[in-house]
Parts: sequence; C-alpha cells; structure tokens
Amino acid sequence: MASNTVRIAVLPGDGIGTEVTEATLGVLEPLAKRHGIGISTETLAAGAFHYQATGDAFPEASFRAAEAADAILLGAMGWPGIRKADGTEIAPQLDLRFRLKLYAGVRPVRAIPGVPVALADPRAAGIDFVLIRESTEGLFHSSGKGLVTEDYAEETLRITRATTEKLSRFAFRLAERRAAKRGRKGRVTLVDKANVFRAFAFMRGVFDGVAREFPAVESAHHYVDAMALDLVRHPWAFDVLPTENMFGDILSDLAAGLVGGMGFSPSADIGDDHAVFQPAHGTAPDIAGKGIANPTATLLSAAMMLDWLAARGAGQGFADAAAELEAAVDGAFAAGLRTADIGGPDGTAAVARAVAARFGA
Ligand SMILES: NC(=O)C1=CN([C@@H]2O[C@H](COP(=O)(O)OP(=O)(O)OC[C@H]3O[C@@H](n4cnc5c(N)ncnc54)[C@H](O)[C@@H]3O)[C@@H](O)[C@H]2O)C=CC1
Ligand SMILES: CC(C)CC(=O)C(=O)O
Ligand SMILES: [Mg+2]
Repeated sequence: MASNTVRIAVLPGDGIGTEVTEATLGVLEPLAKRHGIGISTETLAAGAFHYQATGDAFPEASFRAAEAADAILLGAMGWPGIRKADGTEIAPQLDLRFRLKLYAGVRPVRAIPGVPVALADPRAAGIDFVLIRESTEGLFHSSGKGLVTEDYAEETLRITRATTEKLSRFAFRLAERRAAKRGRKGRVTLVDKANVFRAFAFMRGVFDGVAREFPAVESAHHYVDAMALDLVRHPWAFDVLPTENMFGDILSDLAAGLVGGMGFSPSADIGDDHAVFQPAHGTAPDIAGKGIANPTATLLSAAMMLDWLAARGAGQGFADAAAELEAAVDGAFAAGLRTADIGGPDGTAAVARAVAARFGA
C-alpha cells in the first residue's frame, strides 16, 4: 500500500445504506484534510434496487473494483420486497464475506456517554465488549445451497479447523491489545452450543488449542442461550466473544439494543488480505428516505477502517484520524446530540455536522 494514500471502494447499497454512507463520506473528507492523509473513493453499484433494475445484484466489475481497493466501506443491502426466485433476499454483502474470506466479523458494543443504555444498573455505562462473528461458514455456509423439497427443508452448518484457528487467534490478539489499553487482563469467551452439537464440541476443542498459545489471556466458554441471558443480566462482565456466524448475527442485534440500537452498532469484516467496514444494521425500510437514520454506526465503522489501514502501513495519520473520529462521535453525544432512534430531534445530516464540528470542520 502506498504510504499515506488509500483507495476506498464505497458500496452504499439500499435504503438508509445510501444515507449513512453519504453522511460518513462528508465527515471523512474534512477529517482527511486535517490529518494530511490521502483518501480517494470510488462508488460502486450493488444491492437490491440494482438487482431490480438490471437483474444483477452485484456486477462482477463492482466486485473486482472492491477487491482491488485498499478497503471497502459498505452501507447496507437488501430490501424485503425484492427477492430471488428461491424466496431469499439480495445480499451481496454475504458474497463479499465469502469471496474475500472475511472470517472475523468484528462488532464492538460500547456504551457511548450521553446515549441511554437499556439497563438501569449504573454498571451498564461501562458496557464495552466485542463480538467476533465468524463470517464465512457456520450456518451461513449453507446460504443459497439448502435442500428444499415438497415436504422438508434442510440447511447445514460447517465449522472448519482452519477458520476456527484463525478466528480464535484473531480474538486472543484483540484481547491482548484491549488488555494493554485498558490495563486489565483480557478474557476471550467462546460462545457455542457444545452441549448438543458435535460441530460445536469440535469448535471448542480447536479454540482450546489456540487458547494455550495465549497464557496471559483468560479463556472461557459460554453456551449461546445462556449468553443471550447474560448479555442482558451483566453485559459489562464480557470482553471478547468469538462465535459462530448465525449466533453472532443474532447476538449482535441483541447487543446493539443494550447501547442505543442498531444506529450505534459498527462492524468490520476482516480477512487476511481484505476488509469491509459497515454498520451492523440493515437498510431500515421503516425509516428510509426520511433523513432520520443514525449514521453513528457507519462513522464508527469508518474509524475502524482508518485504524485497520494504519495497522497495514498507511501511516500514523490514519491512526490519529481514527482516534479523532471516535472521540468526535463521543464528544458530540456527550455535548447533547440526540438522534431520532433515541427519541431526539437530530437527523442524519445533523449528526454529521455535529461530529465534524468537534474537529473544527
Ligand atoms: N449488513 C446488511 O446490509 C444488512 C441488511 N439487512 C437487510 O435490511 C433490510 C431490513 O432489515 P431489518 O430486519 O428491518 O433490520 P434493520 O437493521 O434494517 O432495522 C431494524 C430496526 O433498526 C432500526 N435501525 C436500523 N438502522 C438504523 C439506523 N442507522 N438509525 C436508526 N434506526 C435504525 C430500523 O429502523 C428498524 O426499526 C432487509 O432487507 C435485510 O435483509 C439486514 C441486516 C444487515
Ligand atoms: C444479510 C445478513 C446476514 C446481514 C446481517 O444481518 C448482518 O450483517 O448482520
Ligand atoms: Mg444481522
């Protein structure tokens, strides 16, 4: 990667995906100028409405351009009324995860000062954990391949040693970095269903093997049903939570609900060579076109992107810009910004303005 200049492929997608992406690009521009970092963007077509118009949800040219970019910023894709012949929805974001082997779906869940949390316990203000949703296999391995007959339907879950090892190492390394920052011991808790399914007993065995490589980090296991309970009972107790694809999909929405909703839930799908940064939410047909979508999740995803680019050699300016963007989001809410999803008056553009104003734009 050429130092200090990066190419970002932008896939706005459908519904509020386009709105939160536009707001985020509007913040990235002055941020890049301020830090003297070069960011060029190329907007690419893909999504449900593109499928409706052309019959192609994800043109190969868009995929190739995304693959060639230094990083990919994605809004959201899919629309409930636009379906393929098999009854499922359009989801090019899944193609990206599979084709670019983005096994680590990193979904940080953090209480932002000023944003109401769902729990009355004062410890909820300290919610700060990271779900790592394996994003290339698990039950989603079966997507588009399930068997459907007149009388029954069947989908298969797949767990591999190679991906579980990578996922586990990613989780332990993240826990090490978080421990260094927070000055406390890291803890990685595998979320599985090893009491019932052999595939999860296998996953647990592989995870335990990797855990032995990281003696300074605590390791634990939790069944997914109990984790759904405990994320509501005491979410502040968790640190890094790797899990299977479908479990992570479900738990990440639950977790978002703890800290203000989907509008506050960033994510990054990271592989060995590529990464996609996108909010964990969808296209929100119920609020699309109204100018009230909360772009915070996308802004925080963009901060994760800048940080990831810095770690890959783009330069310290990217790390500084990432830190400033996250601080600007926190600062804006601490200063009274209130989005519609938490009952406030501030729409998409107002959030972008308030965040950019924190760093003088
Ligand atoms: N990564 C992606 O691109 C995803 C795409 N989808 C697709 O999106 C479409 C809608 O799916 P839903 O199940 O309704 O999930 P959703 O995440 O779009 O919406 C769930 C709820 O959260 C709210 N919400 C979501 N993002 C918000 C934001 N930024 N600001 C304020 N409120 C927000 C919505 O208004 C809705 O009440 C479907 O076609 C689905 O397949 C769903 C999830 C992720
Ligand atoms: C197409 C879906 C898997 C998208 C989704 O729900 C997600 O990324 O969380
Ligand atoms: Mg989801």
